[in-house]
Amino acid sequence: MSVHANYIAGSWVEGPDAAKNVNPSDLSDVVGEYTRADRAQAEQAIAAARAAFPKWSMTTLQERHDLLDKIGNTILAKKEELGRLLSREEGKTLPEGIGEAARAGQIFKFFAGEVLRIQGEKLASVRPGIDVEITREPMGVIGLITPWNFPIAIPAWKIAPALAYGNCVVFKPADLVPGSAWALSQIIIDSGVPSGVFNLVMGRGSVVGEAFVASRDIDAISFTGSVGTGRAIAVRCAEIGKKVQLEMGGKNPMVILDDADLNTAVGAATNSAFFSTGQRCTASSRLIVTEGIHDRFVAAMTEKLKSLKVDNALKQGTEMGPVVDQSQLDQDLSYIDIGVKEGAKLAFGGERLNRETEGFYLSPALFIETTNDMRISREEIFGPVASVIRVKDYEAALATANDTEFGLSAGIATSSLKYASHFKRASQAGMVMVNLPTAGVDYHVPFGGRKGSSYGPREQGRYAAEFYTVVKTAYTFPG
Ligand SMILES: NC(=O)C1=CN([C@@H]2O[C@H](COP(=O)(O)OP(=O)(O)OC[C@H]3O[C@@H](n4cnc5c(N)ncnc54)[C@H](OP(=O)(O)O)[C@@H]3O)[C@@H](O)[C@H]2O)C=CC1
Ligand SMILES: O=C(O)CCC(=O)C(=O)O
Repeated sequence: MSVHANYIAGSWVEGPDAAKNVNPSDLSDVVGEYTRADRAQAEQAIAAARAAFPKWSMTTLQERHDLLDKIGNTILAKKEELGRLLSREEGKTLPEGIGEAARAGQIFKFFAGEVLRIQGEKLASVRPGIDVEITREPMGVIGLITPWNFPIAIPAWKIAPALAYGNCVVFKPADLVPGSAWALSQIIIDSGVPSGVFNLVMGRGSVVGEAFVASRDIDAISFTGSVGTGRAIAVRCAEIGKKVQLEMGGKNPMVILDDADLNTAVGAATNSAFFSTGQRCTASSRLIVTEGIHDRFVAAMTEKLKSLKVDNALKQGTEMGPVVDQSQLDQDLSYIDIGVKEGAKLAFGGERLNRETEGFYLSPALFIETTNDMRISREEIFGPVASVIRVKDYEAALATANDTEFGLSAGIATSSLKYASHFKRASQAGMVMVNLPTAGVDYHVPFGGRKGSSYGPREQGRYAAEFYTVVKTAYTFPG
C-alpha cells in the first residue's frame, strides 16, 4: 500500500512517519496509509505559503472565481466516491457521507460567487474635499486546523473562503481522518491551484498544529475542535498578535413543549441527538421536556430508538454508524457510567453492540430522570448519549436551556408562535431552530455560537469575510 503524501510548495512529499487509517465500522479494513509531517516540514509549508502570497493576493477575481467553481463542480461530480471514503474512515452513514461531500462542493461554489461580491464602502470625510474608502484585503497566510467529525465539510468551509479572499493556506486535518482531506486536497491541486498557495500538512496536532500556532509567518488560525485545545491556541495566538477563530463544543438544548406535534418532536430529537452517532458540535444532548408531554415523549423516543438501525456505516439501511474510535467510545461509555452513578435512569441503550464486522458500535443511550446540574447534562460527551430533563413549563425550559457554559445551537418543538418567537429572541445560542433538529445547517449562512462555544468572527456565508480579510481605511485629498 503506497503512503499518501503531503503537498507542500507544489510537490507531494512524505514525512518521516506514517499511520494507518482504520475503518471504525470494520477494524480489519485499512482505508489507507497517510504520512505525518514533522515540525520542519510544517515550517516548509508555511514558508511556501508566505512566498506565494504576494502573487496570489494580486490575482484577478476571475481567476479565483474560476478555480473555486472548478473545485466545487469536481467535488459535486465525485460526491458518491468522496462520501463513501468519508463514511468508511469516519463512520457516519453513507447518505450522511454523500450529503457532506455534496455540501463541500456547494460551499466552494458559494464562495466562487462571493469572490465577485467582495465589498467596500466609500464615505465622505468629516473634513472638506476628502474621500474615505474602506476596502477589504486578504489577511495573508491562514493556518487551518480541523477536527475528525466533519472531515470534508469543515475543511471546505475554511479553505474556500481563505482562497476566495486572496489568502494562502496551510491545512492540517485531524490525524484520525486524513483520507477525505487528502482526496479534497487532490481535487484542489488538480484544479490548478498555484504552487505554494495551498499546502496540505497531515500530522499530529502536537507537532504540526503546534508549529502553526507558534509561527510568526501565519497571520490567522481558524480552528474547530475541543474547548481545551481551542482555548490554549487562542492564548498562544494572542501572545503573538495572531488573529484567531475558534469553533468548539456544545451542550445544545432541545426544548419540547406540551403543545408540540409529537412526531415532529421525536423526529427532531432523534436526529439532533443520535444522527452522525451524536458526534456533532451541534448535536442536542439535553432534551428539555415540559410535564404535560414528558411521558408520551419518552415512550415515543424509546420506541423510535428500539427500531434505529445501528450497523456498518456503508451498509444500506444503517441509520447510525459506529463511534469514531476506541478513545471516543471509552469517553462515551465512561459518561454513561457517570450518568448511572449520578442517579439518572437509562430508558434505552448505552450498550456495546456486536455486528457482522468488528467495529465501535454503541446503542443510542437515552437517560431519563436527569437534572441539568448532572455532569452528563453539563459536559460535552460527543457521542450518542442524551438526557431527558423534565421541567414545569416554558419559562423553566428556557431557563434550563440557557443554563450552560456553551451556546452553539438550540431548538424548540412547539406549535405556538408566541413561544417560538420568544425562544428565538431569548435563547443564548448562536443558532436557533424551531421544529427542526439542532444540527444540520445550511452552507450559505453564518455558523457559530456564543459563550464557551465560539470565539472570534463567524464562519460561513458572507460573514466569513470578517475573519479572512483585513479592513483598510484610505483617505484621499484630490488637491
Ligand atoms: N466541536 C467540534 O466540532 C468538535 C469537538 N470535539 C471534542 O473534542 C474531544 C476530543 O477530540 P479531539 O479530536 O482530540 O479534539 P482536538 O481539539 O484535540 O482536535 C482538533 C484538532 O486540533 C488538533 N490539535 C490537537 N492538539 C493541538 C495543539 N496542541 N495545537 C494545535 N492543534 C492541535 C488536532 O490534531 P490531532 O488530530 O492530531 O489530534 C485536530 O486537528 C471530543 O471528544 C469532543 O468532545 C472534537 C472534534 C470536533
Ligand atoms: O450540524 C452541522 O451541520 C454542522 C456541525 C458541525 O460543524 C460540527 O459538529 O462540527
